[in-house]
Amino acid sequence: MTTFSVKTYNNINKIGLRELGNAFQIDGDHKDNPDAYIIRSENLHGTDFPENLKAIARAGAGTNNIPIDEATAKGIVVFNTPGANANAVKEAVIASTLMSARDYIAANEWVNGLTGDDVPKQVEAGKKQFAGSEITGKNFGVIGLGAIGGRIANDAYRLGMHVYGYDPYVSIETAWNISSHVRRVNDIKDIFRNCDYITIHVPLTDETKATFNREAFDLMGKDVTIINFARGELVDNDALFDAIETGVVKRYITDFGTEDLLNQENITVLPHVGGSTEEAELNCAIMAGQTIRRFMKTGEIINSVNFPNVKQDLTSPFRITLINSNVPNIVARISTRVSEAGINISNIINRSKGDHAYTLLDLDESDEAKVKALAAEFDSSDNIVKVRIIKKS
Ligand SMILES: NC(=O)c1ccc[n+]([C@@H]2O[C@H](COP(=O)([O-])OP(=O)(O)OC[C@H]3O[C@@H](n4cnc5c(N)ncnc54)[C@H](O)[C@@H]3O)[C@@H](O)[C@H]2O)c1
Ligand SMILES: O=C(O)CC[C@@H](O)C(=O)O
Repeated sequence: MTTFSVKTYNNINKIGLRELGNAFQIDGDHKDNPDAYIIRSENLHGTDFPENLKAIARAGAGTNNIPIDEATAKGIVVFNTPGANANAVKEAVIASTLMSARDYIAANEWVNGLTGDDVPKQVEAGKKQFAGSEITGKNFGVIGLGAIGGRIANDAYRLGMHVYGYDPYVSIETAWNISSHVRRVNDIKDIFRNCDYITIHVPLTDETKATFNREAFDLMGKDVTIINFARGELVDNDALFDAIETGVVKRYITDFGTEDLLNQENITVLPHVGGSTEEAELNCAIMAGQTIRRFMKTGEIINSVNFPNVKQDLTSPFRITLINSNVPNIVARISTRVSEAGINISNIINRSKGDHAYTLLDLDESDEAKVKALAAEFDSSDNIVKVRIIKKS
């Protein structure tokens, strides 16, 4: 029994996709006009949304590859999978911190270049160039204390570092999980002024773009390591090159390569693999699959970035879901229409986020034709962007 269709992009873990269950056809006949997308880093900017598309699940955290405003205006609900790959990125950042302190990549390259019977002797003679430093006791700054940054701050403290955290928007839930030993600062400049290592874990937005700019580097001391597993555009590369030149930045480690960053002595570029572990890819696919299944089968929204969370058990024969503009009296107008259609409402929930709102309208009505007629009326109404009928299974 196939009821819904999903198109996937970027190798979504197949085991995770089983969460969709057998009501979903994956990449099948309807893949050019599916109900939902499950994607990773596919860039959807500049692409057209198919007519039938109702949901996009980003198997991962960052949604800057999705034109959110356009999706919202079309009533397409965009989800992500909060925290599902956070441990993978945390481990990548801890490894990067240690690699910057000890420069093992260069050390390994140097040893591999040695030849002759006296390699052990050459090693002992030349190893002093790779004497590193220890991270214990150093100042470590974390910008963005969400799923990834919060975990990193805690572990850096456990490794003996003095940890500073900056996040003016941290959620209460996340804040509860952050060690009281992490020193929260209210001004990002305190991170730039005080830290030997700075890692950033914020979404890419107009506000966060080029967080590392000339002013930021001017506040730093010497030999600072910058770690960026969030998004490339958070760093102004020209300002970074000058900061490397003047000894302010000792090393820049990033997961986001652009041509100007490649093959530079003080820069380590990785191929966007911070979240690429077996475990994280499975976690993300499972969460994305569960989210899409729930939304398509019940209309409930959990973990959306453009619509509010809305949960309500479906106990009536039919539910109509409405995506509507967030205008005054909309609930009253919806209720009036339902009563004019001679139908009783068994439950109604309406939640708004910004300019849009989402309504679950549960109907005490078993006559499908009547429900369809009501839905068609909503569909042709001003201020209603998307209408779906869900039949209780
Ligand atoms: N390299 C990878 O493979 C990889 C994997 C996962 C996530 N990421 C990137 O990392 C980002 C963070 O992921 P997450 O799972 O921690 O997300 P998250 O939503 O849990 O945390 C983001 C945190 O940033 C904070 N924040 C927002 N604006 C800020 C600002 N101006 N200054 C300081 N803090 C601010 C938020 O309050 C939140 O606590 C993602 O948006 C994504 O771009 C990359
Ligand atoms: O899906 C990926 O490959 C990377 C994911 C990462 O950038 C994220 O934002 O979660």
